[in-house]
Amino acid sequence: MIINLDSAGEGTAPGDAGTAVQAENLTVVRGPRTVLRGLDFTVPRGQITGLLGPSGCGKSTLMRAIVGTQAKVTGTLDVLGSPAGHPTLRTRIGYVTQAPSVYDDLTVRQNLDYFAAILAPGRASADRRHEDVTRAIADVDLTTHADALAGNLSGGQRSRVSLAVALLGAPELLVLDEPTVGLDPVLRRDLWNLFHDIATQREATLLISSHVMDEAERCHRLLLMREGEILADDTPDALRTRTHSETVEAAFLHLVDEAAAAGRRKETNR
Ligand SMILES: Nc1ncnc2c1ncn2[C@@H]1O[C@H](COP(=O)(O)OP(=O)(O)OP(=O)(O)O)[C@@H](O)[C@H]1O
Repeated sequence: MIINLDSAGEGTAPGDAGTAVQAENLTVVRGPRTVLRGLDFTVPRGQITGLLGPSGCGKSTLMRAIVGTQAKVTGTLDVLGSPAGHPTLRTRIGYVTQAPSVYDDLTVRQNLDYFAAILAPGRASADRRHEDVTRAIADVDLTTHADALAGNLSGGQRSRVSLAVALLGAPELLVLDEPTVGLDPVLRRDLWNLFHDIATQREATLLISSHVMDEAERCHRLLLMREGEILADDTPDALRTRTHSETVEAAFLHLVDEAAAAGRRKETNR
């Protein structure tokens, strides 16, 4: 079930300049389970959309479908105007998984150099690669650790190396799976400031998952998920207003109760 709480998004057809991701009846089966059930939603371009919901509700599965690494996806899923998984999307999307994907026996800079060489190979691109790597390391505030072995970094620092790798190609769409897990409050704040800079200065779209509801307040829009369904697709303000709640967390709980009550009514009327 999807509850569209306002008219935002009206007039944005698939492939419009205003839409980064458009899903219709998106369903994903993993093993014996239907993990995502007929989702309809859009992710607008140039904004931060938060994907929030309890552990196991399907956030990572949805992100994997969007970046094209998930099997058994049915329905329609358009990403930056192409079907999800289309080869031309590879360099246009940055994806950071929950497990940092870095080489422990390389330094931070060597990790970045390696991935930069895949994105822009050849001697002719050497200067650009050097600039991109230096910028990405600075973006995630690891300049003073550039020559440290990744294996000697803390968990949060390793996550930031992964994020720096995703920032290398200046992607149009950044998909970040719980990027702030395990980070201290100062680092979390700095990263959210960086996410906002990326959205405003580079006009990139960010889809960021979290199960920490206070991070919802930092997003332009929210997709609230529960048990493979989207409970709401709206702005934090509109969600609070519509549910007469002070926080997004209270709004989420209100919507969960509302959906449970609707489910019970459906059962009774059968
Ligand atoms: N390989 C798999 N085979 C079968 N079911 C799976 C598989 N991987 C995940 N699932 C199930 O799919 C559901 C959604 O998992 P997913 O990882 O997308 O949730 P999530 O919301 O990202 O959770 P978390 O916040 O804990 O990372 C879960 O109930 C999980 O048990």
